Amino acid sequence: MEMNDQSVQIQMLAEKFQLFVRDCELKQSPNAIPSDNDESKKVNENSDSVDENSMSNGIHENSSDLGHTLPILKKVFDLSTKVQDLKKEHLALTDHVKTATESFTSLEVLNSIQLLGSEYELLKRKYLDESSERRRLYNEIIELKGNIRVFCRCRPLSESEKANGFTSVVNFESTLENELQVISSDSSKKPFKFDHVFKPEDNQEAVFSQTKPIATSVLDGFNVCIFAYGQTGTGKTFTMEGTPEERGVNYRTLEELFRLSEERKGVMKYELNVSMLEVYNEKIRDLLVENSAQPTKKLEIKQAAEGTQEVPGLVEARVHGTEDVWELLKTGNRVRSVGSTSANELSSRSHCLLRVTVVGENLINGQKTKSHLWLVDLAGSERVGKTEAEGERLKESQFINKSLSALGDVISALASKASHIPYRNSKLTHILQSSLGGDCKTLMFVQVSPSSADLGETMCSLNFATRVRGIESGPARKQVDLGELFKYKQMAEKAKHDEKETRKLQDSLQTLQLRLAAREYHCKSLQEKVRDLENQIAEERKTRLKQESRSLAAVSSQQPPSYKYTSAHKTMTDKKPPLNPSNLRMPLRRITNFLPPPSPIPPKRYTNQMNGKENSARRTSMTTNTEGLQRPRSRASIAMRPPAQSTTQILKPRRRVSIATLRPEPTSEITTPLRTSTSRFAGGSSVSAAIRSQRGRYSNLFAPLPAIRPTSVDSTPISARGSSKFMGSPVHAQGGSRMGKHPTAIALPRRSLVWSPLRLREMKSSHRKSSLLPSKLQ
Ligand SMILES: Nc1ncnc2c1ncn2[C@@H]1O[C@H](COP(=O)(O)OP(=O)(O)OP(=O)(O)O)[C@@H](O)[C@H]1O
Repeated sequence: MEMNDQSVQIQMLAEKFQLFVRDCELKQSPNAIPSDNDESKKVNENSDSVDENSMSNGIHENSSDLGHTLPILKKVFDLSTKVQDLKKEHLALTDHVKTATESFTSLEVLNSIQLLGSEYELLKRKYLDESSERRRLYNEIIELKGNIRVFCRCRPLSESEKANGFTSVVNFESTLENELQVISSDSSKKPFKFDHVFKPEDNQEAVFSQTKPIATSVLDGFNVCIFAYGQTGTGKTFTMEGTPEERGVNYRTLEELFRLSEERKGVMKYELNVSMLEVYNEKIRDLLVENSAQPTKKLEIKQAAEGTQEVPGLVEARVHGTEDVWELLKTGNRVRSVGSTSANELSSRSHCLLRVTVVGENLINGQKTKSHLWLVDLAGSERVGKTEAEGERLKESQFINKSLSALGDVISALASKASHIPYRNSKLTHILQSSLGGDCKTLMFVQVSPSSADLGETMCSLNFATRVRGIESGPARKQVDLGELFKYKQMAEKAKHDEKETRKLQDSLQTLQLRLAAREYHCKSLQEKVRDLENQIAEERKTRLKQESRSLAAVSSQQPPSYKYTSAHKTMTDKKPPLNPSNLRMPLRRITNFLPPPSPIPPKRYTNQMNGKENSARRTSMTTNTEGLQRPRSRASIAMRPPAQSTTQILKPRRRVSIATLRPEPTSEITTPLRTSTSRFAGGSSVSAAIRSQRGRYSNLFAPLPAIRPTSVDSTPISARGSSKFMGSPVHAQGGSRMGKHPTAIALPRRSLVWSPLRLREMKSSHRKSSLLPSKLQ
């Protein structure tokens, strides 16, 4: 700056010098025309008239001696040129600085702003974490101290008490913290311990410093209830409301809430609403109703959807600062019911409840909370006789005592963890339901008088407070906003439903698995049974074969072989019907869980071949026959079914051998069942007379089946199925001549006799046609 000023001055001097030189020249040539510099001279004249005058004076003074001044003037001129150069340089530098600053703004400043922004975000997040941690720890400390806390406050002896000669019966020993002793009339000391004990000399500030942590929990979303209990005139109103000089808990709490909400405004947004009501003679009165001249609305306690107790119609005033709060408290206290008793000039005749509703919103994660803080100044407990109450005062006292006793009952029930808490026994306990015990924080001030005159009441109050202190409350729960709560509820319900469904599915899966296992077990046992039976059958077959061959050998040795017999026997053997094709039979080797595919050949029915009568007759015969099969017999017949050795063997037509085990009778002729049946049906036309004579001794097993014997030729279903090899040999259709030619046909019905009941059972269960069961039975 200094340099700048100097250069300006030098420049001015140079200009003046130039003017002076010109003046001199003009003087030398008076006709010369004035130049533009004359104008500038005029301008400069105004700017620095003093300097100019002095300069011009100096020049004029020296004009006489121009020769001496010229070198100086030249110097000045040089200096002025230098100044001009310096000026130019300065301008260039300024331009350079300007350009440099501009380039710095556009890039680096932006970068640093961005850096600062991200740093700010990081710090904000850290702050959030820290504040939530702080809240958690803070809450933990309160919980460790207990969610129901009891403070005892003893007021000083009043002047009147002193004057009346009453002394203090409450002793505070400095060595025992938070303890007081009450000296009884017999000089014995009864100690009482509380969470904090305030002595008469403790001021309002000291009281609030202990109350503050609990009261401000409401900002963290917890329901809080602070109430003052005690005999009348012990300082309940003084503690809760205070005086304009010594403000009480109510005002200080709201003040602190505003302070904290201001402090947290970057992270949390709080909205505070205040309601004030009193319970007077078991009636609720709104203390914030503007026009008290109007008839008061009847207010009732209603349970809200979320389970909290609400008073519909109660005024809720929005407060923005401590000024608003103080105004509201004053308004409410003006309306409150007070009266004069012998114990207190301005005795509260009602329970006064101040409710602060805090709606909080976390600006970073959007979580909302809604919590209540109840600040209650209870009406004084009093002995009606002592306070000499009568008339209206007596009635008030009765209501007060009744509600205080209901409060005592609720606290007792909470202390004993009773299943039923009698909240609804009074309006006071009903309205405080969601703030007493359970998931909220409760602070009770038990107010006592030190006076010996109030010893009895003091003992009562302290005993009651001790009971309250014994309540073990659960951990306080944060009051989440209802919308959020509803969302969580829905999610929980869905999860529950899903869980139920999963459990159901798991159950049914388990049942199915069990059933499957049972089935598998059943199948296995069936397979084993089948295997056993097959083995049995094989064994029996072997035995029968041996027996048959022995019988045949015996017969052939006793009787000379006749052409007819041989021929008949041969024919019979040849005509033995084959088994059904293997693919139509039930597999004997394996039984699986799966049913075999349905047979491509539909089961044969007689309905289109026989009339109803015949059909029923046949059915009867079938039943009879089956029953007959299941009876124990002296003789047994089995179907010979050699086990399949290869596929080609299975496909071959099978021969069935029917045999009868005959009792050996040395005197009689032994004959084969085939021959017997043949002779019987053929009427002796094609068998030998010797065989015919032995008819009576044939096995019953080989007796013709009554139902199988057709009544007429036409109605015989077998005749209709003449093409069948198995059933195709008509019994009577072709008359005796035919039978004689084909004795095998007679043997066919006897196939049923070789049927084993086991096989029948199997067939019944499978409903499939067996190759061993005669077609008629199926
Ligand atoms: N700690 C104290 N320090 C000084 N004065 C007190 C204190 N406590 C109470 N007082 C005074 O005692 C008197 C009675 O107090 P207050 O009205 O608060 O009693 P109260 O328990 O509310 O009675 P009530 O139940 O009848 O309303 C008041 O004048 C009050 O100023």
